[in-house]
Amino acid sequence: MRIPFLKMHGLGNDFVVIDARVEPLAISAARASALADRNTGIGCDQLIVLEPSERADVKMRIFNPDGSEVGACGNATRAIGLLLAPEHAGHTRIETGGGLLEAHATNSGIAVDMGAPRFDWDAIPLAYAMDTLAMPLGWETLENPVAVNVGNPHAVFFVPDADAVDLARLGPVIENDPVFPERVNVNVASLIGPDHLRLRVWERGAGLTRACGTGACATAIAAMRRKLTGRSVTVELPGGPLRIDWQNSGTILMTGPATTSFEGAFDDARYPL
Ligand SMILES: N[C@H](CCC[C@H](N)C(=O)O)C(=O)O
Repeated sequence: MRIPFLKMHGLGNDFVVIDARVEPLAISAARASALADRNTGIGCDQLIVLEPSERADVKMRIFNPDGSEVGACGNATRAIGLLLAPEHAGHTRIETGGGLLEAHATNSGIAVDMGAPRFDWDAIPLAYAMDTLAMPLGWETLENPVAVNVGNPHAVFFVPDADAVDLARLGPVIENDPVFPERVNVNVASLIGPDHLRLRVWERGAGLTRACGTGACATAIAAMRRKLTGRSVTVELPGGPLRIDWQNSGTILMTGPATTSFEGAFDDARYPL
């Protein structure tokens, strides 16, 4: 059977989006991984499957290229906010594994309320109790990260020059360290100006990406907790900038672009469950 999809991206973090709200799609880790494969599949950083929701306008399921299903994807949330804006007068409620999010189409991009960050060691989660504002651990030159959960787990390292870090080598070592029972997204960030951060991310289950929306949220919150910035920052990723506001309500507002690249279709027989 031919399955239609949309290719979308947020600052170069790209997605295959399948709208399965009418025609349900059987999905598995193997099928997700095969679809995301850039050599033998369609190719993307995350596979996004839309399903009906009892609690929101849509349920968004998120799969990494390694097949893992995860609770949050900031850039994809903006993409779905763009896609469904016409159906919901620009304001879409999205159910994810990490919580209920709200996306608004604005004249400066798509704004998503990503919910409130969590800091307790067992909410990250970590393998044992420790200070999450500066974990007492190091991996070569990367030391004492901030740990924060924004619907998914992040470790944020502040370094003098984020571009000088060998993240392709250190990222997977940290991602898979047993201190992170659900693994972790690895962020290396530098302060490059007042309320202006440079960020590169090794994503759990995906590797280096051109942008990571939850990574930008986690890094901004970490910088605010460390008193490096105010509560409204610009996070400069390789793919471009995101604006992050830690609102008085306690929730995080992420604002940035989302783009539809092209439409396509695939034969589901090519992607066994
Ligand atoms: N790799 C992440 C999911 C995608 C996050 C990223 N693409 C974003 O925009 O937030 C994880 O396993 O938690």
